[in-house]
Amino acid sequence: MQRTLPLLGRATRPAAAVSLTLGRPRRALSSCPSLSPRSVAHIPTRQALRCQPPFPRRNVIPSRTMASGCSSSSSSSSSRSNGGAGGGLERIPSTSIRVLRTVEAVRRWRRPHLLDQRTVALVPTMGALHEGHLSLIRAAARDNHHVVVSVYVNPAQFGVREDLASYPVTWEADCAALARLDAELADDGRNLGRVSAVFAPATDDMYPAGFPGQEVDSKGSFVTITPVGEVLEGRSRPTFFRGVATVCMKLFNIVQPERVYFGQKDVQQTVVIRRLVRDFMLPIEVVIGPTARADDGLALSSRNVYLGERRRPVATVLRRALGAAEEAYKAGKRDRRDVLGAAHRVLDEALAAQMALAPERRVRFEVDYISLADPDTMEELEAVDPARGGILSGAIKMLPVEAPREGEDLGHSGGPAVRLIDNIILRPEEEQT
Ligand SMILES: Nc1ncnc2c1ncn2[C@@H]1O[C@H](COP(=O)(O)OP(=O)(O)OP(=O)(O)O)[C@@H](O)[C@H]1O
Ligand SMILES: CC(C)(CO)[C@@H](O)C(=O)[O-]
Ligand code: BAL
Repeated sequence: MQRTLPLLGRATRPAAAVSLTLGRPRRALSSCPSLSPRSVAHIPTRQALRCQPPFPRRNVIPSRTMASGCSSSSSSSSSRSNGGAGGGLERIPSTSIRVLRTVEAVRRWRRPHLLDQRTVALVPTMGALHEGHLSLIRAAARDNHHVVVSVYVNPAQFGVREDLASYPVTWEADCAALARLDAELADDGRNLGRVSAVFAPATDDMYPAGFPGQEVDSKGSFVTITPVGEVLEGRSRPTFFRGVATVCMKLFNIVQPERVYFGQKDVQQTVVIRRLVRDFMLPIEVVIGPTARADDGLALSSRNVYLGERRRPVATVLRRALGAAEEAYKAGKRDRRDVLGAAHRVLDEALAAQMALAPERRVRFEVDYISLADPDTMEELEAVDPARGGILSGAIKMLPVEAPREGEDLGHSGGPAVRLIDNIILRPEEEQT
């Protein structure tokens, strides 16, 4: 695997704190030395990635995947005992992939690999697996003896008004996808390892003190990474990075991986995770994989299933807008106004074109932010220094369709408002040669 630094530059601001609080999370500030180049790696794109078919409604098992051999032995009541303290070993049927349900089960699985010096990689996910997740697992298998995929919809990172209740859960399809991928990995002699285990915990195990608070001032044991976790996504979703950093700290402590794999699609999350690893001295290498896209450029995302047939083609507008900003940069523009102006023009024109249509045909969206930020701090830039590069990112909210047509596919859960994110990294000049 080619290893380059996707995000260069020095951290300039105080960063992280763990807060074990009985009140608001405390923010202890610590100094912030520059990142070690060895702490981050980047996966080159290896293949064209195709869009996956939409996933079904929550907890509905598609007949296509039921037929593929994923048995219901993985339903939680029967398998908690299997993967837990005693009992037999639960596996994804027809594979050697262990299904681990408890912290204790992971610890037992992990212990011999510490002794035999086999490397373990972790790919954290919230399930509803798509080709973006699979590309991270492929990269992990290439360089590690064992790959653990975690599948856990973490309540702590959802705000109280967000979509925890409707988030797509497709366990059977996920098992089938992992089984297919594992067979593919077994046939490819270039891999060091395969998918060894899926960690699918219950919230009782992940949060022993009880269901985690979702309010900004909730009490509890949280990891906060500030100020980087407070801007952009953190501004729109004030408890999001607290939840992500907290669950990732738990997952890292449970699995004790040598390497962890995250996708560039969630670019601010990668910056937060790098800070977490650096500031808490975790002996872990963070590897970032490129964003997997559908043929029309839309970043694959589990939440795309909410879009439905009318909004899906329009959703590419964010990618096109960021692409226009990148073109402006490549054409020599450096100032924020010139670079981001190109993106705003695309968004404005696309919205105007939609608003000219009849309500039963049009799609409305709101721009949450379009950002040009420093690669290390995610703070807004007035101009890009080509020696450091920058991150173009954005978030848009696709509003529910107006005047649904008879029989129209509105998307998962009736097609609520969907927040989409995307980004493009403007790499430092030295990396482009
Ligand atoms: N298109 C993608 N390309 C590469 N990695 C991705 C892509 N989508 C998600 N990932 C990565 O997969 C990991 C798990 O992400 P997650 O399970 O939240 O999926 P998601 O598609 O990002 O879901 P959501 O729609 O909730 O944002 C994260 O590291 C994320 O960045
Ligand atoms: C990293 C993660 C699995 C933590 O829940 C989640 O934020 C995600 O899927 O990107
Ligand atoms: N992929 C990030 C998870 C989230 O948006 O909740």
